[in-house]
Amino acid sequence: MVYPNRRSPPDVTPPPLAPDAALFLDFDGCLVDIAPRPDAVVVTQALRDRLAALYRRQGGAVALISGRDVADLRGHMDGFEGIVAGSHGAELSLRPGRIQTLHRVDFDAGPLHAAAHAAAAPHPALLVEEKPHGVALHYRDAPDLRAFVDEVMQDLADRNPHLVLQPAKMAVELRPGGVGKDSALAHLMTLEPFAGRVPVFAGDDTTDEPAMAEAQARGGFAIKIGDGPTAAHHRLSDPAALAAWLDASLN
Ligand SMILES: O=P(O)(O)OC[C@H]1O[C@H](O[C@H]2O[C@H](CO)[C@@H](O)[C@H](O)[C@H]2O)[C@H](O)[C@@H](O)[C@@H]1O
Repeated sequence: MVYPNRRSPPDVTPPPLAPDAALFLDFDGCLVDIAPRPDAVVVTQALRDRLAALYRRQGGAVALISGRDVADLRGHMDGFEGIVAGSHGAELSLRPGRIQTLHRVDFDAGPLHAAAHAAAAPHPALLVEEKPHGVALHYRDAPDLRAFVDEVMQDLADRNPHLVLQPAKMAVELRPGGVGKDSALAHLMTLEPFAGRVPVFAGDDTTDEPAMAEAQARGGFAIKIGDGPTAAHHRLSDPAALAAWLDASLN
């Protein structure tokens, strides 16, 4: 199916999901509601069943593209058969149990994690999330510490010029340069069963915007979940609305 190249404002409900589309889904704030901590997200059986049904309907062309590292996301989504791109496009898992690196930065994340822990130590409300290809510093429990977190992460970025700052929801991350959710989507579109299909991407955060633009540049469409400026041509209010839209394609 060829989707019209819409220029309409992004409060327009997306068209039905075609069975021959390639479906790319963000995780936090998109498939699951934002939770107080990264490990507190709730993955329901209904979500697992929905993704399994979509995987069958789309001929396997369903992938998760997340800022989480692959091992963490596979842990939350055990049973999901599809491809997972993690760490903002720095990692790829074509099947459960297999993870490959997509970035070209040669570095040891251990000292980075140690430096983040040392910097955050005076403020127990801050949460350091260690990732194999970077680090996130969360301030959801201490919004007043945002400026402190910005300063700490900028300092770490200055000391690790191969990494780039990635703002997130109530967090600041460092990830390898040269990759992103857009490059992950573009790479997947070269692989079976995605190649030759029209991409559809749904996401909620600024980190998703490049992948939204990539999907639309390829003749597909993007869905912004929630409020905020976006390049997406369509918008749904929250993960529940996305679930309803996905379920409509299964009926
Ligand atoms: O690309 P995503 O799948 O949306 O992942 C983005 C980041 O999500 C996680 O952090 C966010 O969600 C947490 C759970 O709801 C929330 O507590 C936190 O404040 C948010 O920033 C995850 O921890 C990060 O690694 C992801 O990059």
